Amino acid sequence: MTARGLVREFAPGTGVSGVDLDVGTGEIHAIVGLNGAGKTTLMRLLLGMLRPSAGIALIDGHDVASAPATVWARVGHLVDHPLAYAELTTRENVAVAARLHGVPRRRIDDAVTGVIVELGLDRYSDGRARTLSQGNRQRLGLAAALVHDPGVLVLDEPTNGLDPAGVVLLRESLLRRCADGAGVLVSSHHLDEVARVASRITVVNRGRIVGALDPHGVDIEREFFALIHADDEQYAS
Ligand SMILES: Nc1ncnc2c1ncn2[C@@H]1O[C@H](COP(=O)(O)OP(=O)(O)OP(=O)(O)O)[C@@H](O)[C@H]1O
Repeated sequence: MTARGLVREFAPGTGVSGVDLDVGTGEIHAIVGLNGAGKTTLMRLLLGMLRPSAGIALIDGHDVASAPATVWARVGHLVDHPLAYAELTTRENVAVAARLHGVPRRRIDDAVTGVIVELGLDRYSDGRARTLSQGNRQRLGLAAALVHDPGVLVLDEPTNGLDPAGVVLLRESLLRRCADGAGVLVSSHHLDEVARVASRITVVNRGRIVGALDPHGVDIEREFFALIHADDEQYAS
């Protein structure tokens, strides 16, 4: 997954203002930034949910504006609120996601069971989605994003609402999928959690990339704020 010169501004300093980014196979690339920095907008552009006013987003070398269905079948994403059919069960919701992503009919049952166990939803698999707690709804959204074993994953603040057990399950899942060759783009506000999983951490401020953090750095929070403050000062002057 690649971004070159992506621009989509809503007002000066808001949105995305010229971003180059790569997510390679087998890597977890995290983007971090303050509220309103442009992370979600960037992910929407990368997924073709939003049109750039300049630049290009590519998945497997295809412009996302015209990528064929075979490319989208390899993509899993959770951006914004997890969507679920309220009256369907957890299991039925994940099965719908599997079907929409082109999982062959004979493999759907196993794929659904696998990802439900992977995200610790087994106790809730026959309950209707509308009865799930916020955190379990998030787990369901993640299960729907993962059920087809995507080679490219885009997850916007995936730990939102998750309890510590859910955070660990997600971390293990992402690391395992990454080891199997998936490329993952993830945004987060939790610098410590990001440092545990990411191979690369990119800092975004006012819609632009302002630096990178070393996941093994000793004081990642201090480094983060140093980058943000330096950029803010430059902007003010
Ligand atoms: N559709 C829109 N219309 C106008 N402004 C928008 C729109 N979408 C995003 N913005 C603005 O663009 C900026 C970036 O928003 P975005 O949601 O990408 O930030 P974010 O980094 O994901 O923030 P958070 O951490 O709070 O989720 C914000 O100032 C936001 O208000």
